[in-house]
Amino acid sequence: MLTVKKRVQKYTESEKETFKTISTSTIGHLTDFGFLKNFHCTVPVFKAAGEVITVKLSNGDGWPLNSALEQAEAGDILVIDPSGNETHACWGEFRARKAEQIGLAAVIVDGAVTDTAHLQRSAVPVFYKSISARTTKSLKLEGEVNTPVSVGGVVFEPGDYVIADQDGIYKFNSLHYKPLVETAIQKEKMEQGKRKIIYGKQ
Ligand SMILES: O=C([O-])CC(=O)C(=O)O
Ligand SMILES: [Mg+2]
Repeated sequence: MLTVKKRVQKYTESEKETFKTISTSTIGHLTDFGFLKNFHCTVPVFKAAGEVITVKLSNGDGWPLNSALEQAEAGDILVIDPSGNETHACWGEFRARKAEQIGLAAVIVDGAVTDTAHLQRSAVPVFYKSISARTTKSLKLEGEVNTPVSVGGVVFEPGDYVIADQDGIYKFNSLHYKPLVETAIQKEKMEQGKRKIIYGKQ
């Protein structure tokens, strides 16, 4: 059975615009929570941010990804929970091409990817755990789209907001993001001033 839930809005447009400007390493000075552990990225330097859409797979079945990609919108970050499967790659060239057409901001796979030559050139950065030549098949067993998932030690719900760059991946916590975001912005302003005064740079 495939369970598909609707999108959820957790943050205002202006809050999301503010989140986008913050670096993960600024947040890393302020909290240990909300960061994903031990992910590689297909591209070396970049900055991505977006609203989360989730998908949960089982038993090497890539079928629910079709539905997740139908739900996905430009600027989203697709978070894939393959239920511990690191053997069967669920993300490769053709998934990536679809994501490029949609304009996804990034993809996070708590498992394996394949077709890495394409992924390294793709406009959509992918965070992943491992590389495998063995791929998921369209088995039509079961799956979930836009339900809570646990990926990299962090719980993701639809509507969550993620910032990602070459230093890490961070998910804002809707329970107490306001003071954290305010402090982060002040810290970045302060660092900008310091850069200018001491090093004469912007
Ligand atoms: O089909 C898959 O599971 C992954 C893949 O090879 C592709 O997206 O091209
Ligand atoms: Mg392929």
